[in-house]
Amino acid sequence: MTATNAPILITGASQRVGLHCAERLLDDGYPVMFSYRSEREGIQTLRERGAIGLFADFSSEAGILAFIAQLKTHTDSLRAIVHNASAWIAETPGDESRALQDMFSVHMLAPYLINLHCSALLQRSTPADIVHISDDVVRKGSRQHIAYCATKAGLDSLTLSFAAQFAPLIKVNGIAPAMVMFNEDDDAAYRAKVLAKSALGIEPGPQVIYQSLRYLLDNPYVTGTTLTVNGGRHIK
Ligand SMILES: NC(=O)C1=CN([C@@H]2O[C@H](COP(=O)(O)OP(=O)(O)OC[C@H]3O[C@@H](n4cnc5c(N)ncnc54)[C@H](OP(=O)(O)O)[C@@H]3O)[C@@H](O)[C@H]2O)C=CC1
Ligand SMILES: Nc1nc2c(c(=O)[nH]1)N=C([C@H](O)[C@@H](O)CO)CN2
Repeated sequence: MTATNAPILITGASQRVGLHCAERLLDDGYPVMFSYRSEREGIQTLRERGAIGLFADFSSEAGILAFIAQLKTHTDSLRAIVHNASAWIAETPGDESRALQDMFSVHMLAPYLINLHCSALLQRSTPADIVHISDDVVRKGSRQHIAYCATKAGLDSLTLSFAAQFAPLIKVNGIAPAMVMFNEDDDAAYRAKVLAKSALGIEPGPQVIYQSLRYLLDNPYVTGTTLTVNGGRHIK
């Protein structure tokens, strides 16, 4: 039996891109469940609109499995899972292995375990989708964010493998942005440097990720694909 009105789960939705996409999904009439780690204003905003917020710390296997168990007490079906949660950590001397372990856990272990343990919930919905939010930087590598880039590359690999494994009941795709939103502490010189990397040279904001998400959710003939959303960095 196909679940009608099954919720969409989006991870890391307490701020920025995740919060924007969660709000837009609510605007468009989808029931939303979301994960958060830090207490932020966005959590209350989503809860006031009827979304269900679940605490999650994806930095350990135990934390991931605890989230999955909590999720299953709230729903027995899912329309989609959007793996948005992410840590953008540069290498710091003496802390390299911790950075790699943390980003492996949030960028790879969490999507891997959640997808495996929650595929049955997705199979109760038609259509059903998994979307991994990756990063255009995987295309070239990154001198300043080696571990971040490597773990996002691993996420792109999960897109291909799960797309093959879960077809035809569940579509599995990725979105690979380049800079869409600066961080508050990004100074003018950094912003100018980053904007100069793309052909279009703009800070587009999170809506371009929502537009990409809707394309993947709405298109019945796309799986195993990662959408590049990078302002034309690759042609610059
Ligand atoms: N912003 C940009 O320009 C770009 C973004 N991307 C990708 O797009 C997605 C959204 O980006 P953006 O909104 O900037 O992301 P953020 O840096 O705002 O991170 C999103 C959320 O991930 C959560 N998170 C981080 N680590 C963990 C963890 N260990 N366990 C659970 N949750 C965790 C945080 O939760 P909390 O705050 O509750 O602690 C955070 O709010 C990310 O996957 C990012 O890598 C790719 C390229 C460019
Ligand atoms: N989890 C995050 N990942 C990324 C972020 C971010 O703020 N959080 N920001 C970027 C930058 O915009 C980068 O694309 C600038 O070149 C990349 N990933």
